[in-house]
Parts: sequence; structure tokens; C-alpha cells
Amino acid sequence: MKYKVFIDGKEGTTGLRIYDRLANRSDIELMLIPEELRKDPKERAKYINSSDITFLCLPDQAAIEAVSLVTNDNVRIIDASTAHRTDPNWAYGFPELGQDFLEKIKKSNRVAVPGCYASGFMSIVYPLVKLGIAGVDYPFSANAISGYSGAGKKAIAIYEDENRDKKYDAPRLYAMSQSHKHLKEMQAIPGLSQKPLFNPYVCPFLEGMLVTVPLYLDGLEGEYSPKAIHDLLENYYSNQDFVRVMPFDEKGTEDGFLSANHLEGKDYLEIYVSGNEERISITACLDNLGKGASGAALECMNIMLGLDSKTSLNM
Ligand SMILES: NC(=O)C1=CN([C@@H]2O[C@H](COP(=O)(O)OP(=O)(O)OC[C@H]3O[C@@H](n4cnc5c(N)ncnc54)[C@H](OP(=O)(O)O)[C@@H]3O)[C@@H](O)[C@H]2O)C=CC1
Ligand SMILES: CC(=O)N[C@@H](CCC(=O)OP(=O)(O)O)C(=O)O
Repeated sequence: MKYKVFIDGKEGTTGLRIYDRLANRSDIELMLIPEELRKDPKERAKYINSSDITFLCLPDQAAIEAVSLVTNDNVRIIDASTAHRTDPNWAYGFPELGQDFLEKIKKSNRVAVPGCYASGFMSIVYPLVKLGIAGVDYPFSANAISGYSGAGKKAIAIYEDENRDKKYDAPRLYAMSQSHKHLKEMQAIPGLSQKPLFNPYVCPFLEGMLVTVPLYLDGLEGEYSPKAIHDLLENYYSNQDFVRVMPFDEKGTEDGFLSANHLEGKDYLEIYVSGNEERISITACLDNLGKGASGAALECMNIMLGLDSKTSLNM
């Protein structure tokens, strides 16, 4: 039997990558909507309701509309947008955070794929809070950079225009009003008492991401060295394929640099712990289109179908 899969928003950045990874799978029948009808709600409803799994790779409003079109209770939805990530009726698609996350993804027919920045932040902060290393009231902050593909196809066209304005040649800070759309899930999923301070930059390279969470050790719930925190995180993610805690080095890496495109094309995330006895820095490195979007969506699909979670993914 083949699973029938529909990708609503297949022409977009996230949708295309899911399509490419599924195109050659013998266990999947990809349902292709005629190009001229791909935004027609009536036609989309037909495709959604006759699929086993529908991926929503759409702007938030279109994703909300797509969910309202579901009339067949058996259809399972995987939504890459921001629309449902803190909705308790939806599973949060980050199985490595805990057995409860994994079980909910397995059982649910509504799964929300975490935001790319949120994935990096969550991979660090969720275990810190869960293990009692940091309190829910710790004043978390995060600095992050993303490749321009994170901003979707319109931004890709701007960045790849050979006559682009010079301003696109440098990292650009944004969301300076502290109102980035991922802050809601960054607070809600680990249960923080306030939203973190968050400074994202979009940069002139295609894909890749770093999210750094700096910490004062004396603000934690107990006495820890950077190495002790490293070991606790390593233990938390032991046996996980998609989240890997890298060997401890007080400089972070051997030469003291970490490139944001280091995991380009890969679907897993790496965590680096570095620092000294006063202040530490924990950084998640991922591909915004991999574990930050399409890769995570496919990992969730594999789990929902009871397959090896690594099927079709780049490890
Ligand atoms: N890029 C990334 O790294 C990440 C993106 N996401 C999220 O995934 C979703 C998709 O993002 P992304 O792929 O980057 O966006 P894109 O802009 O690249 O693609 C969105 C696609 O949706 C199509 N679309 C828009 N409205 C409708 C509609 N009403 N019906 C059907 N199709 C529609 C667009 O059509 P058209 O081609 O005509 O514009 C486009 O093809 C967003 O919610 C985004 O926030 C999540 C994680 C990371
Ligand atoms: C570089 C860039 O612009 N990135 C996007 C986030 C991409 C993403 O993760 O979108 P979702 O929230 O749908 O997951 C932004 O900051 O809005």
C-alpha cells in the first residue's frame, strides 16, 4: 500500500524540499494539484481530504484556511507554519525533547513543525529547564543568524538578484521590537515565565543557522561548570540521531570558530557548549531548511507512519 501525500504550498521553499525528498519513494504516492488550481480552496479541499498526510507549507493564514477545509477525520496534517505551534490540540514536532513529545506525534493527526530559530533555542533551553538547571524565571536571551532561505521565496529572489542593493551584502538585524513570531513558542513550550530577549540576523548565504543562548552560571539553580552542563545535555540527548551534543571544548570548536552553514543540506542539529567558570555560551547549529523546516516535517511524517525516523533524510 502507498501512502497518499499532498503538499499544500509545494511551489514554496519548504514545500519544494519536501517534494524533492519524497519524489522517489516507492511507498509514497505524491498527489499533484494542477498548477492553475493550487490556490483554489475547493480544489485544495479535494486533495487534502483524499490524502493520508497533508503537509502545509504555506503562510499562516493559508495554513489556518487549509485546516478549516478538512472534513475527513482520517487525514493527518503536518503544518510547517507558525499557526498551530502552541495549540494544545496539536503535537509540537520535536520528538527529541522527550518521550511525551514523541508519543504525542505518533498518536496525533495534527502536528506543528517547530520554527527554525525556535528549534535551536528549544534544543538548549527545554532540557535546561526540564533538568532543573535553569529556573523558568531565568532571563533567557538568544542571538541568532539565518541564511536568507529562511525568509521564503520572495527573499531568495531578492538575495539572488545580481543587481541586489548593497545592504543585502551584510548581516541584517531584524525583529528589533522584540516581537519575533517564534517568541510565543519559545516561551510556551519550556513554560518560561517571560519571553526571551531575541536578536535574529538574516545573512547573505543560502541556508544554515546558529542560535546562541548565553548564560551566567551564578544565575542557575545550583553550581555547575560548563563541562557539567555539557555532560547533562549530552546525556539528555544520548541515542538521538537528530540532536547531537558535540565534544566539550571551552573555545567551542578547535579553532574557535563555528560557521553557520556548517550543516548545509543536513537534517540534524548540533549543540556546542563553551565558556568559563563565570559565563557560558550554548549554541545550536542547524540547517534552517533541514531540522529547521522540511527535514523536521519529514522526520515527523516518518514517525507518524511508524517508519524509521531517518528515512529520506540526510544524516
Ligand atoms: N523557509 C524556512 O526556513 C522555514 C519556513 N517555515 C514556514 O513554512 C511556511 C512556508 O514557508 P516558505 O516555504 O519559506 O514560504 P514560501 O513563500 O517560499 O512558499 C509559500 C508557498 O505557499 C504558496 N501559497 C501562498 N498562499 C497560498 C494559498 N492560499 N494556497 C495555496 N498556496 C499558497 C505560495 O505561492 P506562490 O508561489 O504563488 O507565492 C508559495 O509557493 C511558512 O509558514 C513559513 O513561515 C518554517 C520553517 C522554516
Ligand atoms: C530569515 C527569516 O526571515 N526567517 C523567518 C523565520 C523562518 C521560519 O522559521 O518560519 P516559521 O516561523 O514559519 O517557522 C523569520 O524570521 O520570520
